[in-house]
Amino acid sequence: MSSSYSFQRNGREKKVQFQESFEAVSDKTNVKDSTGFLDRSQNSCSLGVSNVSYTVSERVGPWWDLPSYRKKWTRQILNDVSFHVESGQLMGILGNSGSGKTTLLDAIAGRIGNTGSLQGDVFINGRKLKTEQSQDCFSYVLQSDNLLSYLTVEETLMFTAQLALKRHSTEAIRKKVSAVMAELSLGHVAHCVIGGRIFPGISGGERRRVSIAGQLLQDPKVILLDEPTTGLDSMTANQIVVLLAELARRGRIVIVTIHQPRSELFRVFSRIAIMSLGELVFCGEPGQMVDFFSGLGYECPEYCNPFDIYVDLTSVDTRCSEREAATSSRMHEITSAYQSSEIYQSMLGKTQQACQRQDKPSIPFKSKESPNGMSKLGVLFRRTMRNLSRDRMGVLMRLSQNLIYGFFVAFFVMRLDDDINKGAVQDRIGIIYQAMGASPYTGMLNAVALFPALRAISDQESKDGLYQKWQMFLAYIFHILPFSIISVFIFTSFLYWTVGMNPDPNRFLCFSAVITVPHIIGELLTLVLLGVVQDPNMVNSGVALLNIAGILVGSGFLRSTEQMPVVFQWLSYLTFQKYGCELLIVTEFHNLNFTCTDTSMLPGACVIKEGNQVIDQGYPDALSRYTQDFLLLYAFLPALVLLGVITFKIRDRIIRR
Ligand SMILES: Nc1ncnc2c1ncn2[C@@H]1O[C@H](COP(=O)(O)OP(=O)(O)OP(=O)(O)O)[C@@H](O)[C@H]1O
Repeated sequence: MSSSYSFQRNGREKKVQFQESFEAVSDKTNVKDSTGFLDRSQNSCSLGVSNVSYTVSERVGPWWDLPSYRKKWTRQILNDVSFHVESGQLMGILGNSGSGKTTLLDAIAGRIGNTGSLQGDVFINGRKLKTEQSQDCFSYVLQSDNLLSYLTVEETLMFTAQLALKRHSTEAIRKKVSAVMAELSLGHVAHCVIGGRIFPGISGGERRRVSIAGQLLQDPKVILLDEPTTGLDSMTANQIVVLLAELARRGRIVIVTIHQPRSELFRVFSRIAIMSLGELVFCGEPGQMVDFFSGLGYECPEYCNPFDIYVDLTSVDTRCSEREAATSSRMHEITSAYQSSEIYQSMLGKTQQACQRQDKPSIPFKSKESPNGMSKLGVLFRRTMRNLSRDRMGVLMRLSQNLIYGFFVAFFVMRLDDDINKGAVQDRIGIIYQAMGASPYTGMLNAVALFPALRAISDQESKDGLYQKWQMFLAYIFHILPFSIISVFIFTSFLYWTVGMNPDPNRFLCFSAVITVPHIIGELLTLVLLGVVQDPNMVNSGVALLNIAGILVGSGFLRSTEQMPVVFQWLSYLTFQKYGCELLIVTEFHNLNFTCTDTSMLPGACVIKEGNQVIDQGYPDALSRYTQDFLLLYAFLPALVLLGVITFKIRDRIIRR
């Protein structure tokens, strides 16, 4: 199919042919909605954005330049942006990098951070939308796809649907997922895994469509997409935009920010908005855009992409002050021409009309039949568990990393001796030190490797209103518990019996039960910090330092607790290492008898004859505190879980996008 569009050039009218598949979109107005979700007549909706401005206060210079760092200036990120769009329309927001496209989407979706000051209103069906209603009204597809690599497309959507629409029966959810997959042409990859960096899966375009499908499950009437075509080849990018036009045509409002759309997409968009330096330089139909710029004397040369030409014309070139002044004045000239144009006035008129309508339909919220907190936790647990269980390498590493460390220790120590002069005490203390000191690191490594991807997903899904971030944190903890316990048990079973520690099965169980805690604490502490610190490397270092400090102060190995300054003695009570080391010392040394073959005949060489002497000297009364130490050691787990819930609640406030 083909169509034609007229460009004015040098006073002559030139016909430029746009032959495209997108034509199919505009021609197929009578195609039936395949999903049957939407009844267009009842779901028509209008979105008005009125005088939206956003300013942030920034420091003038970097922190190392103190005089300028102390000064602040106010930066206008969005300046008085207004437009109107109706259901059935696909609006493309264009503009050079940093022009404010994403900030505008965030402002509309109520996702803007609290770092700046936001003014203006968003109206849906003429009703002013409150910020807290935005989440239930808009679907927002981020620039990056946050999906779990080992799930199939169908599973991904099924889990999302279960999080959003629990009150539907499983069969109804399955039907809905199939319908959405059909709508987004994902049926042929339904059983393919999403894939990741290290193993292949579906294509980039298909991943984008899965992200969009995840949003469609809740039947949103307004979908916002931030650069959905970034990173895709030009053909796939076109297909995505054509698909979005299809979605819009089925009674939705679709607003998309986009870099460099191909000229063939010219007619696919119902509205084009061009932004520059936070201002809306133009907003109207594609045809109006060409007429508007031609009217100002900026005609699109033949064979050129009108999108590129108009975005270039309205961008400010900051490479040198002369260019900046010239391009800035041109941009302002175009903006004022637009604001005094009929297009702008008619758009303002439409917004006002919509606000004054007496028969305003209510705000079209997304389907919200979300399950209760426990059910959500269950879905999140099953999802993370299924994803991890398919990661063979991940599971193997998780289960074996403690064991590998055990190999090192066992190889180094070989067999413990009972002879006091052959390291009977020193070697045992060394093993306890290594087991207590190293197991938090393996936990930490797991969390740093696995959790940031889940955290990114929970950041997005919590903003979509599917659940809260701390619920993902809890689901993660529950799903690691069996792996952590088995992994430590494999490690202790090997180390304990290979090196020949106290051969009492009950003591072995106590040893394993104690070592499990620092391993889980290492992972929990990492998760707690990942709640508030974005950079996993910083968290890595933080947990490592805390662990080193804890073992120095708490273990009593480097310096006995009695010898430490009082402040450290007090601090030691806050370390899990204090309770863990004390427990392990008692477990190993209580009632243990040593031999002594004194070849040197030095006085005192055979003073220590029993393990109880070691306990009495280094950890007086530790035996009487055995149960208490166990309780206090295990108390660190719920305390850290609680702390994690708090940090993930704080995270809600500190994550901007
Ligand atoms: N909270 C904020 N504090 C400081 N600067 C901000 C804030 N939010 C946005 N900005 C700045 O505002 C400008 C516009 O950002 P935005 O991400 O909206 O641009 P964009 O047009 O989407 O760019 P791109 O196409 O490169 O993604 C950028 O210079 C960005 O650094």
